[in-house]
Amino acid sequence: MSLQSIKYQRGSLEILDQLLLPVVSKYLPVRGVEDGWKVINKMQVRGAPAIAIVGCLSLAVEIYPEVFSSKKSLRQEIEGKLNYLVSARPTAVNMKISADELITLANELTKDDAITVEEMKQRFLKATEAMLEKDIADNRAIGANGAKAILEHVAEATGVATAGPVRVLTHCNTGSLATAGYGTALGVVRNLSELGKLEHVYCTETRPYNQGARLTAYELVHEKLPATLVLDSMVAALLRVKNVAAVVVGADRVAANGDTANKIGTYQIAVVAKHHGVPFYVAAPLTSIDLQIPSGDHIIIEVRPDREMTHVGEHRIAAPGINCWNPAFDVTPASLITGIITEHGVFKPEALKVEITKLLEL
Ligand SMILES: CSC[C@H]1O[C@H](OP(=O)(O)O)[C@H](O)[C@@H]1O
Repeated sequence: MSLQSIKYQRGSLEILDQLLLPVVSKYLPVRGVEDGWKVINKMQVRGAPAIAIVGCLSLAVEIYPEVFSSKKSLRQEIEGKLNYLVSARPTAVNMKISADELITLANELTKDDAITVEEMKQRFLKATEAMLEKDIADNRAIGANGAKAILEHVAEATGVATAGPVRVLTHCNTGSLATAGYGTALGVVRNLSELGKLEHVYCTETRPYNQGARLTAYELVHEKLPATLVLDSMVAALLRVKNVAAVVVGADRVAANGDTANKIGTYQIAVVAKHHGVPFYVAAPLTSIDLQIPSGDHIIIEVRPDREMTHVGEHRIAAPGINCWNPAFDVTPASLITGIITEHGVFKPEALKVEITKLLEL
């Protein structure tokens, strides 16, 4: 069993093929940008942060052995290949944000006459490699901030000084298999467990790719956390009878007003949580927050192949000829979100733009 979605050393990149989990644990080599685009588009690696990291590292392993005649040619290679990688999957913003940051770095280094072309390449390699450790650090901070916010919310709601162990629900996979490690929403679950405050975690199956049944359950069993798998259709019944204290999910793109695109099914969980008075949290690093778009109406929702719905592997489970609608994500309006958990703190959706802008200006 391995929970390491990405294996990297300078000149070499491998990803855990998540289409084969949980039955087979197999690493695939990613030799360059074409491989990177394919493993992201096929969802052999998935998860907003992991997509950005694998995309950028696929360029790092491609250019590592290359000798560039000029900084201009290196900059053109970086810009063209990163923008190509952004096209692999349209909804998560992380790849776009990382690409823009690295292109800005390449432009700055190109203009700096004190930097040679080889030094520019080394600086680029170091910047992509730094994404791995930063993601894990961000996730640990998200985990701590989120666990604290949930426990404080529960304590206030129940009129006690300190909340006891809680039950939480999560959707899709937001753990080590969606990131460089530890996870975002699942990082909150891990931190609650580390605090001795996790009574139980419920994870949804998350049809049709089954990130919950195949990946989140895999992580939770691997770490022996008290967990139960539920069907996507069970969430209303679960919140009615199982005393779930909070819902915490990930994000692929959070708009400036707090509207959040996340795995299909998230929106209806948020509606059900509202009905039952259960707080609904989104866990997202700053690399998933897109202040360039005002609301969720501007988020492109990826529609994936019908076969992901009609088959499980090679086995057909839907009638031949039936039409399908397979959006990979939906948008949860900010009005249904209690708080957005980031590595810098937990923000009300209505305060997000101001708070994140202040952080980015620091
Ligand atoms: C760390 S959040 C990951 C985010 O990405 C997942 O989508 P996919 O499996 O299609 O990449 C899901 O929306 C998660 O919340």
